[in-house]
Amino acid sequence: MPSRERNPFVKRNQILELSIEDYAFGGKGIARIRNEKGDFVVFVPNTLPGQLVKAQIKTTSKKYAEASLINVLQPSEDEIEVPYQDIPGAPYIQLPIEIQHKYKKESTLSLFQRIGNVPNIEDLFDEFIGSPNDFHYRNKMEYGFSAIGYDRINKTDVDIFTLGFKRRGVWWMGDNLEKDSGLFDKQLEDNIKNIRIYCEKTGLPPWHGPKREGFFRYFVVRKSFKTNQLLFNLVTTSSGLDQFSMSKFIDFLLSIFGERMAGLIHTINDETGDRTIATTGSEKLVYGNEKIVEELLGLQFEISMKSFFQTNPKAAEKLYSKVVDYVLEDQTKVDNTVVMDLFCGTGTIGQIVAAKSNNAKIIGVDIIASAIEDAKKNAKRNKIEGLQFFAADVGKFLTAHPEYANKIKTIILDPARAGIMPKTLQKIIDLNADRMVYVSCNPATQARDTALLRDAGYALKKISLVDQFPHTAHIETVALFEKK
Ligand SMILES: C[S@@+](CC[C@H](N)C(=O)[O-])C[C@H]1O[C@@H](n2cnc3c(N)ncnc32)[C@H](O)[C@@H]1O
Repeated sequence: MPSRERNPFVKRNQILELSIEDYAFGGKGIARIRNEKGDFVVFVPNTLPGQLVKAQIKTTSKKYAEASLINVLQPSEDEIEVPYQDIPGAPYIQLPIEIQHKYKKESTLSLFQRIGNVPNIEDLFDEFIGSPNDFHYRNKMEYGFSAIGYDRINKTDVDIFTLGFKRRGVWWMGDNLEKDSGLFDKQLEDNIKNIRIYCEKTGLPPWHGPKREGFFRYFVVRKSFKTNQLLFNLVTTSSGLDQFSMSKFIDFLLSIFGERMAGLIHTINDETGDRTIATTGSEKLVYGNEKIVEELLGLQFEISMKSFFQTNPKAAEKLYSKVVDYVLEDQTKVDNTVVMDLFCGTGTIGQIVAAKSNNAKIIGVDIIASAIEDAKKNAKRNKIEGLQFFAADVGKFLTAHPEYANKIKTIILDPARAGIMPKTLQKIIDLNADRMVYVSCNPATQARDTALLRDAGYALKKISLVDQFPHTAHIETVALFEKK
């Protein structure tokens, strides 16, 4: 966190016009203020090189400041028109995908140079893998109802019935989705407007954040790319439920989506906190099936509304293929040995490795019990043998099982955004495996761990980048480490 130390360039809350010159990891534009006192950097999230923007300084330090974007005064020459509604979830959609890839690659590799202390990272770089679909790639979306909307013309809030996404940084204000955002299912998003009109006509109110009251709260949709089906979850409060006809709502959804509609879950969520999680509450299946089936690299996975599943399944196939390539690169280190899949989620990676190797024993560990249950069911469904799954914290699991030390040749790691706790990483190092294949959705924590691994004798051999989320700042990495 930047301190509040003074600098001779900007003050907190100051509003400035800034030219964005570069792109920093994580989606921040870099502007520079130059005067007789020198150069000063200002980071402005969600901006692009070439834009002229109006921004407000939020925090300052001696060396740099962080600002928030007020509006774009002049677009970048790189920007193109797209036929989609702009939403906070896709800040770079106007930038051609090749330029997005270039920014992601350069900013990620520079992290490994700076934080990971890997000066020759360019030599170790293997491949940049784009998403097979640049648009309509997501398999899940959460839309919120709100009684307060945004008037895009007058740039102010208004009391209207809305269904769409929250305005960036304004938790209580919704912004109507009038058409396809380009990220999720086109037919679904082109109909969000009609779903909103239907709900408004019931006369029941949408959620009013500040007043903490209302009936309609969220509409969540999960899609299977394999079957093209949609699973819905309507989240409401119980207040006014007796005036809402669920059977008419089901008929309405069927009239639009027909056989594409796999099922409808109704969740009653009466929580009044500002930041309630959309789908908490009591759920009941009111139509069809509560699960959909997805396929990844020929294996089938049954997914419920809540279980974690890769959001871009087509890109996940590419990611998993790369992981499996690295794991199986030297097959002798996998066949007839134990492979650990740590932070395994629903066990997808371990199952794919098991399916492609001879007699390998895979041990999967994840802290979420329901994910481990899904992992076991999916392994059975796919008839894959040699897998064992444990619901446990990785660190505690390794302390409780010292028998694995020196018995494992390959470890697969896929931690959550926060990365691996240093104590847990030490326990993983103590397993003394020949190599590790480390997948990360947050290369900043992976770069930090790269330095720790190197000190423990593991050298980075190769790294690939996978663009799982086009039009956002996110990037996934797959890195191969080997014992020196
Ligand atoms: C990025 S996901 C891994 C997904 C999985 N490899 C897949 O492809 O489906 C990270 C996983 O780490 C798990 N996790 C987070 N902290 C953990 C911990 N301390 N011990 C074990 N698992 C943990 C989460 O439950 C989550 O499933």
